[in-house]
Amino acid sequence: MTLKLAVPSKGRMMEQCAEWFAARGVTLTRTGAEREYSGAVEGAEGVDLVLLSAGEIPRELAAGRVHLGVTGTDLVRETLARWESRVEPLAGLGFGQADLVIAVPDAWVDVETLDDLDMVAADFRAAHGHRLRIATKYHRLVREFLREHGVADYRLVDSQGATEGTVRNLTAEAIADITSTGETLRANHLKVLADGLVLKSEATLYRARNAPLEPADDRAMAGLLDTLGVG
Ligand SMILES: Nc1ncnc2c1ncn2[C@@H]1O[C@H](COP(=O)(O)OP(=O)(O)OP(=O)(O)O)[C@@H](O)[C@H]1O
Ligand SMILES: O=P(O)(O)OC[C@H]1O[C@H](OP(=O)(O)OP(=O)(O)O)[C@H](O)[C@@H]1O
Repeated sequence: MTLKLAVPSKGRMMEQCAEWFAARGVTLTRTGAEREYSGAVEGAEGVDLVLLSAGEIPRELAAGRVHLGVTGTDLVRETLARWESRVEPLAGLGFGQADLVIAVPDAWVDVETLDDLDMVAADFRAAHGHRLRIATKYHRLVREFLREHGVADYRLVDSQGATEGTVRNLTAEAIADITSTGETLRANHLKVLADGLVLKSEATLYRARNAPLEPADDRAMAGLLDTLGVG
């Protein structure tokens, strides 16, 4: 199998990723029609480009179907149990920086910390007969974080997009989502808990730990990492 490099095929990460490689003398180009997800690598020998959704890259790395991949730290840690045994972070790329946070309505003036949230959650259950709902797509990370911080009386509801809208739409009481400028939270009258930072995320170049390579591809890997100045 040729050395395969996976990069995001669309969205905010795609362009910045191409710029990061270009600044190091490696050109990533989409080949074929604009909507066709195939690509080429110039400036490094023996490397195939694979264009994938940022969310799918962790799984492809873990399965050994690609050898290198660029995606967010958040997506790797959410998607892969024991991620350290499956992928190795080689370099933070300095873009795609965002914080995964727990946020509650601005109107909850007495709720500033996780302890406050825990208390409100217990009262909420007593008053409403069901658990306080936290909307998120980051189930693994949020569960782990709340367990470590002793918050137990809640239920996660799945939200794959527009998560900040779930509180206004009355499908959740709180949320856990990515924020960067904070504008989306503010626009939806939500505030981050003082100790509600779950994870700081950044676009990162990962190497698959369990993707076998022929000697020639091993050389291609060494050449590419050398050109990029990482590894
Ligand atoms: N506002 C933001 N600023 C910077 N990075 C962000 C922001 N929102 C999300 N990200 C990061 O972008 C990466 C991809 O996010 P997401 O899973 O939402 O994919 P997407 O950009 O919608 O593309 P796709 O639908 O192809 O997966 C994640 O690692 C996430 O942390
Ligand atoms: O703090 P801000 O700068 O406002 O950015 C945060 C927003 O960016 C992401 O959403 P995205 O644009 O990817 O849309 P999504 O709701 O489909 O995830 C994230 O889910 C937040 O909603």
